[in-house]
Amino acid sequence: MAGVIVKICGLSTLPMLEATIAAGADMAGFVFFEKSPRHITLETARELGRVAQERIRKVALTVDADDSTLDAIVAALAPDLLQLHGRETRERVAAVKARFRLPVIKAIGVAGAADVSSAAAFREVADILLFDAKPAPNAAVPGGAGTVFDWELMRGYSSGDWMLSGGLDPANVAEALRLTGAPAVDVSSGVERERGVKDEAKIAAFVAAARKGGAFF
Ligand SMILES: O=C(O)c1ccccc1N[C@@H]1O[C@H](COP(=O)(O)O)[C@@H](O)[C@H]1O
Repeated sequence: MAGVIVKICGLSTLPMLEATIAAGADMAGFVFFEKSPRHITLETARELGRVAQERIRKVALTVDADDSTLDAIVAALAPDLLQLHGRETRERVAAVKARFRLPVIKAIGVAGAADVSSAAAFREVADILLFDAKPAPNAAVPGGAGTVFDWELMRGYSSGDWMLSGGLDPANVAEALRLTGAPAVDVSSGVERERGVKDEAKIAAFVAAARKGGAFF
């Protein structure tokens, strides 16, 4: 029985990264999107990337980034995976995967059952689908808002590798896992003490709760 995979996203300092590794998380997410309070520079990415190397899987999160931006991010962080969290098309996801030869996580915004069904279009081009609450059409930042969507929509979903995200926290992650059977979870806001600032105790509590909740599967 494999355990649930846990990703902590939006790490921007060394203490946040060390707390994530110490808690036993599987993936560390780094945000490259200037409008996000969790955005990191290439210089910070180089530093955190060196520390994380071989200790935790590094995920570079971008939003509709072009090739030259991705080139610079990949060179700085040396990520193990790329997370595309914008309006990237199926063709764009395929092109990114071909260019960088890295596993790709494609975020799918969910507001209703049709969004879950339409994710099938990305199944052949993305390695992992990440289901998150759908952002408002005019949202400045299309994620990391701590918004939960209706987990019932994901009950019994078993079409390939996927992650659940959106408003998860140490108090609700076990229930989310029980209800959806998700093989992996991703969190940002729910392990912060203020927007953009991670809390070590919350990170540890989240990983522990996810491991316990995921033990049912
Ligand atoms: O974390 C961010 O700032 C962010 C910015 C732009 C796109 C996505 C972002 N985060 C991702 O959003 C989801 C949900 O986060 P939360 O737990 O509800 O705060 C998660 O997958 C983050 O990786």
